Amino acid sequence: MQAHPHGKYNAFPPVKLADRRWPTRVIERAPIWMSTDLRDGNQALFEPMDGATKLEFFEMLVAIGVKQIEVGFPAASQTDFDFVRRLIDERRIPDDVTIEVLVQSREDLIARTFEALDGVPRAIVHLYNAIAPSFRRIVFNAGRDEVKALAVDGTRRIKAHAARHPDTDWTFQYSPETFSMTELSFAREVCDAVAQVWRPTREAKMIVNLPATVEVATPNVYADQIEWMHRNLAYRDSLILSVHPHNDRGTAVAAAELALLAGADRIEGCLFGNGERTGNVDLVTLALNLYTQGIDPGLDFSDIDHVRSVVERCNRLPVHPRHPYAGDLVYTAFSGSHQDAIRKGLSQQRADQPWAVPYLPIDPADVGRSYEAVIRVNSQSGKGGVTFLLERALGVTPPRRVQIELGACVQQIADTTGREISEASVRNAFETEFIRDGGLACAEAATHEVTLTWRGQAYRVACGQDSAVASDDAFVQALARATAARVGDNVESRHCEVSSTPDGTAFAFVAVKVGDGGETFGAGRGRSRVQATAQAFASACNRAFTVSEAEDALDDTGRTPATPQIANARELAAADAV
Ligand SMILES: CC(=O)SCCNC(=O)CCNC(=O)[C@H](O)C(C)(C)COP(=O)(O)OP(=O)(O)OC[C@H]1O[C@@H](n2cnc3c(N)ncnc32)[C@H](O)[C@@H]1OP(=O)(O)O
Ligand SMILES: CC(C)C(=O)C(=O)O
Ligand SMILES: [Mg+2]
Repeated sequence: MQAHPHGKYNAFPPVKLADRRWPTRVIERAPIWMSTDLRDGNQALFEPMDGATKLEFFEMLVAIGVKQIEVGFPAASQTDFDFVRRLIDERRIPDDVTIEVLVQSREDLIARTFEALDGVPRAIVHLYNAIAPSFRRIVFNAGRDEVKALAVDGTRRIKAHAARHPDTDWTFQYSPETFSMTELSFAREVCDAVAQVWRPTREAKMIVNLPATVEVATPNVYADQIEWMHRNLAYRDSLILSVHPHNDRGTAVAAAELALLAGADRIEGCLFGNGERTGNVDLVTLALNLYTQGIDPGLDFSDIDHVRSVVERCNRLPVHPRHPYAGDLVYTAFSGSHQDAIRKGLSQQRADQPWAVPYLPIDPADVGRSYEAVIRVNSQSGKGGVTFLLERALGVTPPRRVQIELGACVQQIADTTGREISEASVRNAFETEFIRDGGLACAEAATHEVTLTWRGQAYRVACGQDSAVASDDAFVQALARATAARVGDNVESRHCEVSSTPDGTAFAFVAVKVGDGGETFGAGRGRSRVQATAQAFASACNRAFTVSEAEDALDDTGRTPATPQIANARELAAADAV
């Protein structure tokens, strides 16, 4: 193996453009979008689409608002020829949509292309030929003049064919293929020569499309190339300047965005970045990037999962789970501090305020995603994420101390199982840990009185008005006094909060201090505040008793052994882990 393989490659030279203007510009409007999914995307598939699949894709593109669609290379394949005929014969092209077809500079192919387009109300005929030095040498074995002549000749032929079909509104597009690898002065020379033949006007513009057929430099270099062409092309007022970035360096989106700053009016690409090699620029990412800047992209991705499913089915290629805006996992946070921030952000977000939820550049609802998958819990998660799932499962927000304890308990389960923890598992862990049976039980709760049992022996505690919030604390203090007398130890009430869940169930959290132990929380629920509070009190006491028993049984390592409840919660979570 060569010691330094990078020595095989030459750096791409920068463009001499001292007064470049694109770096200080901002994008203010959406470009003209052209989808080449049915041509450049299709030619890059294991199995190119058949007519029915192309039609499904075409109709989806129309539905999301794409107005220019390259539907194929009709002179190259019968499938593409038939598809173009079908669109025309079955009048499937909406009035505001223009189809586009690709062709080489060869008379037989051009004639066949016009045969395919016969009767179309409007169309873009797209001529291309490679012009870069290596292609001139390797592919065409020709000099500059011959390569320019190929472009000019093809333009003349297309112009002549178009003149024979005056009922069609023709637009001509020329692509100097391999533009971004070509000397700028030669690229301009070829484009100017082509325009000189076509003679575009402000009213009937011609499209000059400048492809990064292979991405060979950083996006700023492409932007310089586009700005140079924008400032130097003849007929600029009568041209639509288009770009066609491929993604060989993984920077096609950046290249396209900088190209817009540099003067481009139009972008050609594919949905989710399908296309030759590493793909064409991804139109979905570009459009939704605009959206995050407060610019209407003019494309409708409000049901992005539907669009994705059509594209995946037609291309027979999956979209990556971390694909910007569309992947399964892109609105999902596993890690603790992200979850904490998202949970706080979602609860503070107001419908009439600008979107400002941390870690979520767009509202998932805008692309048809729900909040269900936003927070998912595994061993990287913290209390914020666990609380989010619990809030969703039970409709209550536990006190901070409970959040911390439950977070640690779930963390232990996730570490032990090594798996993702489902919402049901979080709920199980919470209920197992905080709604605790034991020596103390709430046997009955009536409006004015509850019956508790301590190791089977019943005793009664009076309570005030069932719904009086002010009485909750007093009630827990009464429970504590009566229970202290039964268990023969000091029992103090330290905290009580009662709320109700969306289905009207009362839910209580109570903290107690038993003997010399610390504060211990318990939870309870019931049809009434009294029942929920009494159960929470019993849970808190039972947990406190368990802790003091466990402390008595400290092992040699000095660690508190896992309670049976935590062990049980782990088992439940393991069985339920997804
Ligand atoms: C960057 C891009 O995506 S460009 C679009 C590429 N898309 C496709 O190629 C998909 C469809 N293409 C095809 O089906 C075929 O290539 C066809 C039907 C167009 C042509 O097929 P063939 O005649 O068998 O030629 P082949 O595919 O080998 O093409 C190479 C020939 O085309 C010539 N050629 C390449 N580009 C062009 C062009 N723009 N104009 C004229 N001739 C060209 C080459 O010089 C070569 O000529 P040679 O045989 O004299 O050396
Ligand atoms: C035909 C041209 C525009 C092309 O696909 C490319 O250069 O990548
Ligand atoms: Mg291409």
